Amino acid sequence: MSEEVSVDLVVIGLGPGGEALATGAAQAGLRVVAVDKHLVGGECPYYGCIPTKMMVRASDALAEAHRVGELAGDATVVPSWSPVAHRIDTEATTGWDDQVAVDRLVDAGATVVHGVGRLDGTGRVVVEAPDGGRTTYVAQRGVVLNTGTRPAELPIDGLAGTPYWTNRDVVRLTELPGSAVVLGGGPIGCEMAQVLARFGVRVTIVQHSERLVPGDEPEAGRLLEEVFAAEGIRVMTGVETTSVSYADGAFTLVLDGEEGERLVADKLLVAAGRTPNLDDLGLETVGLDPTARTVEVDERLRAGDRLWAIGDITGHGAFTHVSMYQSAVATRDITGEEGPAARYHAVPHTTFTDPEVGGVGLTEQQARDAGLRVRTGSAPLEQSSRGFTHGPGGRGLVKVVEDADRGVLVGATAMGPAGGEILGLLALAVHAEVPVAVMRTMIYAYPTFHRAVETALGDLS
Ligand SMILES: Cc1cc2nc3c(=O)[nH]c(=O)nc-3n(C[C@H](O)[C@H](O)[C@H](O)COP(=O)(O)OP(=O)(O)OC[C@H]3O[C@@H](n4cnc5c(N)ncnc54)[C@H](O)[C@@H]3O)c2cc1C
Ligand SMILES: NC(=O)c1ccc[n+]([C@@H]2O[C@H](COP(=O)([O-])OP(=O)(O)OC[C@H]3O[C@@H](n4cnc5c(N)ncnc54)[C@H](O)[C@@H]3O)[C@@H](O)[C@H]2O)c1
Repeated sequence: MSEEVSVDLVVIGLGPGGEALATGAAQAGLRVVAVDKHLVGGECPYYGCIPTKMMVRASDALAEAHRVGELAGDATVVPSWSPVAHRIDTEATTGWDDQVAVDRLVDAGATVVHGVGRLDGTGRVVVEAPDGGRTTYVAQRGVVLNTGTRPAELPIDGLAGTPYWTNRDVVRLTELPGSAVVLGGGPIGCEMAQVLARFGVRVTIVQHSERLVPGDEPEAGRLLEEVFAAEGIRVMTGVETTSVSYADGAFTLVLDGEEGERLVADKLLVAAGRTPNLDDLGLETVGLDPTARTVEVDERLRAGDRLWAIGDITGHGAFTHVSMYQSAVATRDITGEEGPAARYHAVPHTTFTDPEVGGVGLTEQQARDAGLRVRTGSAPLEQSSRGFTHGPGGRGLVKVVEDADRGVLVGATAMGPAGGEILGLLALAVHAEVPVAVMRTMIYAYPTFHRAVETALGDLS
């Protein structure tokens, strides 16, 4: 028998959204128990966005220094990983310690419990502490799930027995290998491949589908592949990995069948998708399917009786900003505050390669699949006044996707040195459904990258 404690709200999993929700609910006066089996804050601050963007910042600095030769004389650059590892350890993760985050939550009035949380029927959560002790929380207001994802384990022959890296390992590196294979050409694979390559690692990306960043427009994936090739990254697309082995400090990958090419490298980073943390959550005790890839939620993030779910597990975009956005909507629902329901027609994202790949809303194909009458327009970034003066490192594109019947953008891509920043203007247009006719009357500052938006709008056909 475990001890039973009556509270108002239990939050299982403290990713960015769960942490914010627990904070807000506690500040609103609810008795909140915030549960995480690892670090308060989740994947983003310790193993995801923040440490990887510190790596990206450093590798971009190296690339920019290498452009001095073409633009401004000579610069001698000697890359060193130590400052990157030091920044991640001391500034980003405080040695992978969550005490500051725990203190913030406690100051807000929440009770923080480190342990594994599992549903045990409606409004009931059993938390198993690291020492095996169990406490049952009976939540009068309800339970919020924010358990996130973990790296997908690929069913490739031999892989499981090898010491391959995931994102959790790559952010902890203190020294770099001579060579690496990156399995997966999505956001994680592309960001990390370019970082490693710019620090001198010989990198091969093995991508299962036909393009890099396949969630984005095909033009973006193709341009990224060209840029990577020019930087010396070998990009293999449409490739099946048949088996993986590890011996004498080296990985061997057999590709496309036993007769296929063999790749040998010092390290292997597997970045080929994520598995939702839903399988060990007691979902079956509240009538939900623990084998599902997502928890279905309504526009208030309700997943059942006195149950809410937010973040990656809802399937509305595995991004920190989605987790935070949903957190605000769910917090209002829980505390009885009025406010707009969740909408996902303008979810933005940026992959922080150089050039950055920013996207919002629907791709052209998604818009066509949705049955819209679609018009598209695009412009190479080099055609913008800023792109022209920028010179080396200035490649990119803007593409806009219009619902021609309504005369509004339903999607857009902004790729370039500041693609994620250019995206801001396009995200607003998609979000607020600004008529294209109005966007065409706007004055675009000269000479900026975002003038390519005006060119792309002029190209709509
Ligand atoms: C390498 C990498 C780079 C990324 N870069 C970006 C980026 O640049 N921009 C961006 O927007 N997004 C990025 N993401 C995605 C981003 O990290 C996630 O979308 C974000 O963390 C939101 O996730 P979440 O709120 O669903 O939960 P998560 O952050 O995944 O946190 C879930 C928490 O739940 C806990 N948990 C799980 N099960 C239980 C249980 N049963 N009991 C108790 N606790 C449990 C876990 O320990 C974890 O702390 C990146 C991800 C990775 C891996
Ligand atoms: N900058 C950002 O916002 C950012 C950065 C990193 C991650 N993220 C988030 O984290 C999520 C997870 O990232 P991810 O890159 O791991 O996942 P992903 O699912 O987006 O991409 C994984 C890629 O691996 C490929 N793949 C699958 N199986 C493979 C195999 N056997 N061999 C080779 N390739 C294979 C897929 O084709 C896919 O393109 C992203 O979808 C994104 O939402 C965001």
